[in-house]
Amino acid sequence: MPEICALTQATPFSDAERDAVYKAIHTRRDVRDQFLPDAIPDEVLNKLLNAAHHAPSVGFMQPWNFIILRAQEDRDRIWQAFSRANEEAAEMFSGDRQATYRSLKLEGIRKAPVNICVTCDRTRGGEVVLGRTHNRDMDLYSTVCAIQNLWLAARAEGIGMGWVSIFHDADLRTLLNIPKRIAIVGYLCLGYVDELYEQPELEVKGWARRTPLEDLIFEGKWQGEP
Ligand SMILES: Cc1cc2c(cc1C)N(C[C@H](O)[C@H](O)[C@H](O)COP(=O)(O)O)c1[nH]c(=O)[nH]c(=O)c1N2
Repeated sequence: MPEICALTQATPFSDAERDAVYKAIHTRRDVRDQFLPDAIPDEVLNKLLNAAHHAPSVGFMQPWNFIILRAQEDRDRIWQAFSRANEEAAEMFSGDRQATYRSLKLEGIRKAPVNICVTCDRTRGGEVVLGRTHNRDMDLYSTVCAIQNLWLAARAEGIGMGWVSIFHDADLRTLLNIPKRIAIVGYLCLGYVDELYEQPELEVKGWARRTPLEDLIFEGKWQGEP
């Protein structure tokens, strides 16, 4: 095997670089409605996909694919599938909660000029993948890491992203011709934005609140509800 490795200095980031990383993390938002119609240039989209492709993955499996949808009619068809599922979801809440749910905009499928379906090939790398032998879902978690990379890189480029999961899996599978061995992990809407909520929109609209971090940290063992 050729020797390609050389360790490099793990110098801490400069203050400005470090601030930029935390800025991306803390100002990233799930975007549903603020998309501008401007096209995302191919080289920028490629940078985002390359950021996703540099995510960690179990056994370096790189199980992801990215299905890009740009045509309005394709996105319209996906929106129909969302709309059916969203109506079912609304029915699962009652009273005021249902009214609030119905008032929320939960996708930007038609407004965002680019949609990306991120999939995970559960057979990539063969039967035995390092690190996945006892935990079969590690390939899915790896794909989620890729999505988060994409989300943060998008923020840095001034591109908003929204994750839409209100679908029947079978509907997306049929519309996008996705075979059974491929898992659908995320359906993403992307487009330039010039405004973002300062806090999660679901918090601003009274649906949910951020849990205090200290309530989520345990020392040494599980200390929550048994
Ligand atoms: C796996 C997954 C799936 C979804 C989401 C996120 C994730 C991680 N989110 C976005 C979610 O509501 C949002 O991240 C939280 O409300 C926190 O807000 P910010 O992302 O910080 O803006 C989301 N939002 C939405 O409007 N419709 C959706 O179907 C989904 N689905």
